Amino acid sequence: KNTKPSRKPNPLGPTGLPFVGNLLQIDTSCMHEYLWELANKYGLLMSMKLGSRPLVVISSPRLAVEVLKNRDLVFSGRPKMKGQQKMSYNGLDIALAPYSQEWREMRKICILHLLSVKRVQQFRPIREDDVSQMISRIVKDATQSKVTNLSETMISVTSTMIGRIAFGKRLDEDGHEQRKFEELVHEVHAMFLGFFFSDYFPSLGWMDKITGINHRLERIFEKFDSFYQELINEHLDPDRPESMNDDIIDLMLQLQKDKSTSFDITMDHIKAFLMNVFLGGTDSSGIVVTWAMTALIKNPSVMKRLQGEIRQTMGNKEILDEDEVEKLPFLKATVKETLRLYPVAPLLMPRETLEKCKVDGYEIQPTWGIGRDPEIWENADEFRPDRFLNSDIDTKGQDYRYLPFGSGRRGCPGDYMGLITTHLLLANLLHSFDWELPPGIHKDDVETQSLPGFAMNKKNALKLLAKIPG
Ligand code: HEM
Repeated sequence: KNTKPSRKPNPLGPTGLPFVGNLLQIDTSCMHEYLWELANKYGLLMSMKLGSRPLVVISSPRLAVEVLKNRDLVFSGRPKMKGQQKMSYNGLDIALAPYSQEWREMRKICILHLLSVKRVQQFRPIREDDVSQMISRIVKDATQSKVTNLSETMISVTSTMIGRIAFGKRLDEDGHEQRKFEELVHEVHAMFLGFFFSDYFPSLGWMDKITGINHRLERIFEKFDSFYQELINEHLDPDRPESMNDDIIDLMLQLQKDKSTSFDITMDHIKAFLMNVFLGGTDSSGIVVTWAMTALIKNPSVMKRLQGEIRQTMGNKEILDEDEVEKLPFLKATVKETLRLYPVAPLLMPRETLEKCKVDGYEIQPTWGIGRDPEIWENADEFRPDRFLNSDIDTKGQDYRYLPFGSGRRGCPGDYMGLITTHLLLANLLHSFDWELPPGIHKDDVETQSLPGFAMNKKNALKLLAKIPG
């Protein structure tokens, strides 16, 4: 919002063109790497302009402390983008909502009732059951010496879990629903990334009609809306068995009925929050596990050490449960190291200033650069989980060198659920199988490029051979 820094000159940044600013230069195929390269050239505080939107990118822990701790409140807004606004029912959700009393209450409900430690533990049997089914499917691949597509397996297992946790239904029963759900999530991402003139050139908003993107947005929104509505109707059906009354839709409907919040929870609030759960839940732990397996196959000695820890502690058990998994220090260090090198949301989520503020007067987003800065991390580009053993750096967002879940008022409320799911999946994959590259492929051929988007998905699917240990 602070377009006119009054005293200080703009921080350095790439020179833009009149009117469009840096918009045409930006490489959206891998935004975080692009910004990190620029930051190395222009400085850890760098300014840019996207059309009429000024933007400041920070890549240093010192400035992250300023923004996410000292001035957390001022930086608690989210920029309004057209696709995101529409899909979040004009910000009735948590992730994309503007900072407001209503957002505070929604977030409180989420932390106290929907994603609390107690609630996440209540869903534990679902996670353990789905992991066990995933292992059985990979056993089939292994016995037929068939390559396992781990990227797809992860999307499938996490969306099945989220389906059961959010709306009490196993989506994979006929494969069709599962695909429909994945397609919907994919379409929402496309809308979040889509280019709307109104986002960068408000006076040219009419162009969005001509390009057809407005129409596409409406169509996808309606598809999603009726998907949610169908699910909600099923939950309102008086003949629904009571044994099924404990998923997130049930909880939201109960809160709506109780009227214990200062505002009325509407169906739109419920639908908007479901969108956050789908996106947060399907596109997080699965991505971390895929990156962890990528890093491990490229670092066989680390994989061996981790398997050693898991197998030694767990013996011959078929499936490891969550209590057991949480006792494995090297596993946890491996997940932390994965999140350092391959953070799920390398740019966190953009923040918008709520008022003119004094931190140099700019909007700021922290970048993944912090996690790869050689001044902060020894051998920064190497995958070395050891660095997190006997270290007090945790994932809670209080150490500004390491922010995989963001920090402060808008930090991730799903961190506990995300981590517990990641640990469970990774430990079981490594406990049950030895992993090899398909014939003819060398570990250096496994690339680490990512797809464009909020979430850092691996670009090319990770395909490995699972072997049942003798
Ligand atoms: C490994 C798993 C996960 C990672 C790495 C992750 C990461 C993040 C990050 C970096 C942010 C932005 C924080 C900021 O702006 O400071 C965020 C926000 C958020 N995440 Fe997660 N997340 C994960 C899992 C989940 C899960 C499982 C859910 C829900 C089911 C979830 C729901 C949310 C929501 C609602 C927000 C927005 C918070 C707000 O704006 O107040 N996340 N997450």
